[in-house]
Amino acid sequence: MSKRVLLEGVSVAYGRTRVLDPVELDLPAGSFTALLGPSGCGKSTVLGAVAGFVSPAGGRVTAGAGPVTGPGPDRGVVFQHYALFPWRTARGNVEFALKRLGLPRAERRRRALAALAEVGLAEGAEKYPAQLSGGMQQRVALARALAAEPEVLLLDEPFGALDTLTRSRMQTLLRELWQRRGTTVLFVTHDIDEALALAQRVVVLGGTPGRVLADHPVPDGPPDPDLRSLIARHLHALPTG
Ligand SMILES: Nc1ncnc2c1ncn2[C@@H]1O[C@H](COP(=O)(O)OP(=O)(O)OP(=O)(O)O)[C@@H](O)[C@H]1O
Repeated sequence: MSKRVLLEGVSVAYGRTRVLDPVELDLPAGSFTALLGPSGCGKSTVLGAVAGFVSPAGGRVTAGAGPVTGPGPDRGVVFQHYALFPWRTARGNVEFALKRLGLPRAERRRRALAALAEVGLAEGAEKYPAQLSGGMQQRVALARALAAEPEVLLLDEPFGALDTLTRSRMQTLLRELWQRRGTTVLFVTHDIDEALALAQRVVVLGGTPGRVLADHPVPDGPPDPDLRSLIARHLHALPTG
């Protein structure tokens, strides 16, 4: 299940400050794109525009056949900070997120348990967030997004707070989920190696206001040091070539 996402001339201002110059971005259905850039360049703003949290000052965002006018269950979002309810169990947190879909209780439970199993957390379903490690809490947040069966998955530095080993395990899990589900993925990060390890394509955002500086496909196979240094040059806004 996946949808094409299209940003056409999308610009964003907070008050009178323009933070994003018009962005053109076409994310084909089922693609995995990393949005890479330094802090403050507008990555979360782009993701927020696709999620429907941020209203563009100009241009338009389309997901599938329809314009994005606000958040919707077709687009799941995962943030760096998991924002789990501490008084609900892992299963309770996922079930709660499904309430807005109007699903019957038994179906919410079935989907929650299936999503927790999918992220490797079947055993932790009845635990509370305080009883779970950071990696496990992020798995719950991922399960919460997946349980709604979104066609687009939007991740904003989801593994930024995790230690190196946990982070690498979560990256592997995310790749597997994407390969299995075929969901369109937009992954925000400021880590070039994370972008290259995960995505089929790396879009570099930079400048003030932010704009797209580069857009590179990432070939399958072992890491390509030339591609890495090319993207690094864009990232640090040095002249290329
Ligand atoms: N709600 C807001 N009101 C005013 N300015 C904002 C708001 N949200 C973000 N900004 C500003 O917009 C710019 C882009 O922010 P954004 O969070 O999109 O960048 P980012 O690349 O995701 O940064 P980071 O990697 O630090 O999260 C920044 O200068 C930020 O200070």
